[in-house]
Formats: sequence, structure tokens, C-alpha cells
Amino acid sequence: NEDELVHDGETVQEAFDRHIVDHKRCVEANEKFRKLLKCREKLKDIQDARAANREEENDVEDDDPQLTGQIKDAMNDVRDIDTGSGLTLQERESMLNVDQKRIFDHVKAHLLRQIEYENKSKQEKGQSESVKPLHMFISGVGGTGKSFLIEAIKALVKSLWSTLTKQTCVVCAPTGLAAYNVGGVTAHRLFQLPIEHDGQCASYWSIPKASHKVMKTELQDLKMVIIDEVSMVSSLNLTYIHMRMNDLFESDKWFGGKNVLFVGDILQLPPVRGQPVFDKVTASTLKYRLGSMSAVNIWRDTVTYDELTINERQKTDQKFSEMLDKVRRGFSDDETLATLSERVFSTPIEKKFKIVQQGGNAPVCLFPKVDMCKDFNKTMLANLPSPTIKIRATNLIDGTGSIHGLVNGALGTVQAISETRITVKFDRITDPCEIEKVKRKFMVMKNVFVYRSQFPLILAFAVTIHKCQGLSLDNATIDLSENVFSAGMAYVALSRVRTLSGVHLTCLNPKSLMVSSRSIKEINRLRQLYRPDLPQYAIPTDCGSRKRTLTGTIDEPQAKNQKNMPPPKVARDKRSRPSD
Ligand SMILES: Nc1ncnc2c1ncn2[C@@H]1O[C@H](COP(=O)(O)OP(=O)(O)OP(=O)(O)O)[C@@H](O)[C@H]1O
Repeated sequence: NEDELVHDGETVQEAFDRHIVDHKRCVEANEKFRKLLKCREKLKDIQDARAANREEENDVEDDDPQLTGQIKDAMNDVRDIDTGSGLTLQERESMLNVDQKRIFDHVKAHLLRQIEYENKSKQEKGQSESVKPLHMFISGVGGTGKSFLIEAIKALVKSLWSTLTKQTCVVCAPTGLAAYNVGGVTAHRLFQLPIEHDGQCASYWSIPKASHKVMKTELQDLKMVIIDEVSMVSSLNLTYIHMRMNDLFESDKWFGGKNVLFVGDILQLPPVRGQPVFDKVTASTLKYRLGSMSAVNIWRDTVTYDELTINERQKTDQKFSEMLDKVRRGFSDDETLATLSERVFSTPIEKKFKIVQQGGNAPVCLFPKVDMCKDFNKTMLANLPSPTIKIRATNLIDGTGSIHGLVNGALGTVQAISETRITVKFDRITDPCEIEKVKRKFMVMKNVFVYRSQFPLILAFAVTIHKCQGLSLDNATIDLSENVFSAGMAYVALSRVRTLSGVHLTCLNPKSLMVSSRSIKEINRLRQLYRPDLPQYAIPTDCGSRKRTLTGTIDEPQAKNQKNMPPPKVARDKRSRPSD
């Protein structure tokens, strides 16, 4: 109808123009409307996604905030700790000896193959074989530079995956001091392993969801785990590490499908509790600890082997190095015993400590048992000039690890003490650290906790031989009495020292030079399989059970004919543990 289309007084042309403008507005409004409809749909998607997220967050609500905090601290340590020599990868690589370089190159070739595979498309991956994780045992006598090699491999992994923001390589060891030595944390701390209680190994427990998420986030980029001083890891703890890694990386492959390097010397100290790492975990143990699984020997089923043979620690004292080799293999002949007996001193140990200290470097006193260390530390503390707040003491961080990136095992000197804090100058940290009391909660078994509040320090004029494994020392006073209770213990203590002149023995009982024939057999098995170019070791018949007792000669000229000093008093408490 023309009247409806053309208003009064309007020409047809004017009406037409007006309709075009109206029409355009309608089209625009329609478009806007459609957009709004789309937005509404999107908003619904966003709201649904948020709701799902909230559900997930509720799912992992903090079931044990204290444990989560503890795990966060541990993960921070993993990130922060570095021995900090400041060397580049190229510098480290150039310092490796031929033996170390061979193993370094083997690891590098493997990692490059892994990267090549990771960079393949899904389709290409389907057509090629995946690169199996490297599970290798790097062995070598004490001082062949295993820890030195670890530093180079750590730097290598970091540089190969330098674009990743989280940890790509973590290092751990069974004791704090050994871990500190290689810029790592303890295996218990890293993997939150069950803690032994009352001499009993605890059963495996799964990490609650929130804590699990913290660990998983921090370790999501992990390419390699290095476990140093593996001789002290028990086969049960190895199983727990494997299980923890399976849980963390949601994989049922060995060690969650990650590369693992085991480093150490199985002729050094065995685990304080439990069976050696190469032992089978029996079906009954697994049933008792885990409620399932049949007997496993993860070690035999997984590890390949290589060995370092060039001694770097005792390289300036070849005779000492050869003597140590005999002690290590359980063939301490009369010449060895005669040489060692010349290192026995008769002066009171506190006096000897001062004499050696005046010569330049204070010795570290190595005792087989915790109580012996405690007694000696007490004596040394009582002998300090009084009153004083500045004492010459070496201290160990005990069990915490979240302060200034320190871990259990760091050695330092106390500079000042107040009621609330202790100032300590740690050996590898430039500025003195203020140490405050810490409160810790330990899960000893599922839902059973122990609380401790204390300064995380203990005196360390003396440390147990277990704690010193991994160290290199200029001087040590060593107790090789009948208190030496384990195979490899005497060898570990003696081989810490760079030269024979740095060895000072409180006494020498030839029975203390024990070795484990099972460890020798395991080295022979591995050598035969992976290093047939190396000879098989002979198995000593007595494995350290020599009957002859030795009254050592004395290195103090004025006391040439005196008898050996009796070993320091030892509390014979049945509950005392060889190492804390
Ligand atoms: N290639 C090298 N060049 C120079 N020094 C080295 C080299 N390798 C190792 N060292 C030095 O030799 C000493 C012993 O090395 P390291 O502690 O790594 O031996 P280890 O095999 O781990 O000993 P242990 O089994 O007793 O723990 C250290 O002081 C280390 O710095």
C-alpha cells in the first residue's frame, strides 16, 4: 500500500531513502542479536568450564596442609640446591678424564636420541621405535670421580633441555652429607619415602592428592634422576622409589619411564637397614609392606653397567691408592696391615685433634657408631674455652633443609649463639646464615605422626662413617676398632682421605677390614655382562674375619712403645642405631 510506504508530504524518492536507512538498521540489529546469542553460548561454556575446574580444585583440596608444606619445601630445595662451582658445561666436559668422558658421551648420545624422538610428529613416532629410558649403574672405587661426573651430567641435561622451566635433572643420595656433596637432596626427601621408625622400615604410602599435585607440577619436566651412593640404598627403598615415580608420572614402566643413573660403589657401605640394592625383594616382604606384588629384583631387571677406573682422589699417593684397593677387595696383606699400623696414634684423641688442627686443617673424626660421635662431640664441646659464644665447631643440618637452600649434611662453623638463633658460616655459602628453630612433622606410617621442634643443627667434630661416604678429606682421625660393624666401613673411612699422611687411626683391629663377598660377586656379574675387558675379582675366603689382633705402632715419637689407646667409651644401648 503506497500510503503506508510514503508518508504525507514525502516524495517517493525520500520515502525510498528512508526505507533503505531503516532496513540497514534492522540488518545491523539482527547481526547484533545473533552475536549476543553466540556470546551467551560461549558464556555458558566458560561457566561450565569454571564449574568443572572448581570441582577439580575441590577434588584436590588440601588433605594434609603440613605434608603439602613439607613437600613444597622439599621441591624448593630441589630447585635451589647447587654446589655452585660456576663452571660451564664445556669447562666441566673438558675436565673429565678418559673414563669419565666415555660414560658422559654414552649418556649424551642416549639423551640426543631421546630428544630426536620427542621432536617427532605423532605419525613419525608411531612408525619408529621409542627410545627406552636409560637405567645405568656407574660404578668405580672411591675417588674415581663419580660425583665429579654427576656434576657434568647434571649440567648436560640442563643444557639439552634449557627451554624447560622446571627441573630437568634431580640428584639425590641416601644421606644428607652425600646429597650435599653432589648438590642434591636426600632420596627420602625427594621421593617422600616412608621413614624408618624404631629400627623398622616403614610401609609404602601413597601421597595425598594435593601434595601429589605439588610434586607432579615441580617434576613435570624431569628427564633424569641421579641416585648417588647407591650402595646405601636398600632394595626395598629402590622398590619404593620405583613405585613413587610410577605414581608421580602415572606410568607403569620402570621408574615411571624416566632415565635413572645409579652411581656408587657397592663395596662401600651397605644400607643401614635392609638388603643391598642388588638384592631381590622377597614376595613375603612385598606382601607385608605393600599387600601385593610377587618377588622383584628391579636392579637385575633394569640396570646396565659401566665403571670408572682412574683414581683421582689418591692420584698423588699411588702407594696409598694400591693399598686401599686391597682393603676394598678384602685382601689386606701383611704389608697393608703394617703400613696402616704405622698410622695408629696413642695420644688422647682430643689432643691429636688439636695437633692436626695446628698443622693446618682440622681433621674430621670418623667413628663407626652414633654414640661414639656423641661422646666425642660432648668432650670437645666441654673442652672449648669458656665463657664463649664463638666456638669452633662443625655442624650438620639435621633433617630440615628449607633454610637458605641447605640440606641435611651441610658442614659449617658456629659463629654466634643467642636464645632464638644460631649464626653459622657454612662451608659453601659466602654469608653466615641465621638458623632458627624449626618444627617438623614426620609421617612414620599411615596417619601416625611424630613432631619435633629444635635447632636443626648437631655438633660434628665427629661424624659417623656412614655420614662421611662421598666426602674427600685432607685429614681424618678414624676409629677402626671392634666397633666397626659393617662390610666396607673401614674402606669408606680410609678412602675419604687423599694421602696416607692424612690418615690418623685411634686403633686398628684387622677384623674391621671387612668386605661383602656378595657385593664382589655382583660386581663380577656386572663386569662379565658389560665390561668383560675388566678382570673378575677373587672372592676372599675369610671376608674380614681375621683372627689375628694387631697392636699398632705409633706415629708420635715420644710414645713409640705404648699400647694402642682403647677406643672411646661406647654406650652399649641395644637400641642405639649405627647412623641417625
Ligand atoms: N676429572 C677430574 N679432574 C680433576 N679432579 C677430579 C676429577 N674427577 C674427580 N676429581 C676430584 O677427585 C676427588 C674424588 O672425586 P669424587 O668425590 O667425585 O669421587 P667418587 O668416585 O665420587 O668418590 P666416592 O666413591 O668416595 O664418593 C674429588 O676431590 C674430585 O674433585
